[in-house]
Amino acid sequence: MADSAQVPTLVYLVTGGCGFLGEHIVRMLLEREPRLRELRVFDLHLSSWLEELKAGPVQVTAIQGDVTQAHEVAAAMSGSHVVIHTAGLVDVFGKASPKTIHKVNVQGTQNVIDACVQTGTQYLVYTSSMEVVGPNIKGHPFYRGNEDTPYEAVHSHPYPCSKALAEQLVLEANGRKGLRFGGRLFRAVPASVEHGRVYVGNVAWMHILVARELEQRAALMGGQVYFCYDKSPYKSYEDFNMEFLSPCGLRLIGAHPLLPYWLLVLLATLNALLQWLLRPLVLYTPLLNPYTLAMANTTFTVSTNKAQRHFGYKPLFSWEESRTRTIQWVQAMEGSAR
Ligand SMILES: NC(=O)C1=CN([C@@H]2O[C@H](COP(=O)(O)OP(=O)(O)OC[C@H]3O[C@@H](n4cnc5c(N)ncnc54)[C@H](O)[C@@H]3O)[C@@H](O)[C@H]2O)C=CC1
Ligand SMILES: C[C@@H](CO)CCC[C@@H](C)[C@H]1CC[C@H]2[C@@H]3[C@H](O)CC4=CC(=O)CC[C@]4(C)[C@H]3CC[C@]12C
Repeated sequence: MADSAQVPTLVYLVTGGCGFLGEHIVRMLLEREPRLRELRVFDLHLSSWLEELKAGPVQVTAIQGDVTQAHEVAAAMSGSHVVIHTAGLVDVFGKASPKTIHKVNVQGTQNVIDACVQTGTQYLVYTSSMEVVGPNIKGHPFYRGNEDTPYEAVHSHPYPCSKALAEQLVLEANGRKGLRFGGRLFRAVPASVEHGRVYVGNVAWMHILVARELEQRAALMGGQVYFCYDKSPYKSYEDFNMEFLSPCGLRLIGAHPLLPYWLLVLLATLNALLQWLLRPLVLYTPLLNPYTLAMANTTFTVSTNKAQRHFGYKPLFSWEESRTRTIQWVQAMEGSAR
């Protein structure tokens, strides 16, 4: 059994992947990162040499995009585990305006950071520059210094200013969570209890397709029941929720339920009793009641393609897109709850 360090499970995104440094990173990842499942190469200008890389075992996805466009960055980031952000304007010759340099190097980096937070990509590697340190505008030498050597970094040129600002954004974003939950949830349901979940966008899409095809295929579809499904992973109710809550800073404590099932049944029953006793005064509606506990603890998953066979249904949103959109929705809900 290959250890996890060797199993290709990771998705990397390299911005500026067609640049001088980016190409070296792309080629080296393919040669030296055994955990790589997919390598996304994001660049304003895609190079033809990318095509030769697609013949290998790792999925190489070329994405033409602009880091100054937040939605393009988020779309490329969706489902990535690691992003290496090298895209930038290297210009100390006045080819580009200070505004353009700032837009690409600073706003582009902010867009990458925001996309990480939105999509739950936890690891960002940023290519900074020695110019962030110096030489400063006073011409002070920096002789064989290190990261801790004191030096007055004072810049006026657009490029070093942009790299210094971008680096500061990245450093400040370290440890940032989508939400300020930062809380802990305690497992109550065994991880082995699979529960079927489907992204709401795919549920909506199936409804649209059924309504559209019903008239033409009434003989086949009339009176039929169709399970709704997509590529959402089979997980316990709580583990599935963590796909969206982990990127928002929540942690699920315990590999196994922390309380014995009989105690959960007792607590659920007490909740039901309390609800009954309090009903004349207040509506008490706890998450945990006998019904919800039973549902959460009963494996219920489907595997079917009847909807595809009968009316050509295919999920509109991939798992990665569904997950990203749900994380964004959770974050928006948290923002409106403040
Ligand atoms: N070349 C050098 O000596 C040094 C470079 N760096 C940094 O390394 C990184 C990469 O630099 P190089 O590979 O040398 O430059 P490069 O110009 O060869 O590569 C930059 C890549 O970014 C892409 N890019 C530019 N604007 C973009 C945008 N708006 N959206 C998406 N992609 C965009 C370009 O198409 C190019 O492929 C930059 O962040 C630079 O600041 C740091 C220190 C030294
Ligand atoms: C015991 C708790 C410890 O974390 C977990 C409680 C989870 C419950 C609130 C949910 C477990 C199963 C859910 C239901 C299931 O997904 C099927 C459903 C289908 C529907 O048509 C409506 C929603 C629901 C009943 C759903 C509701 C929430 C759960 C009971």
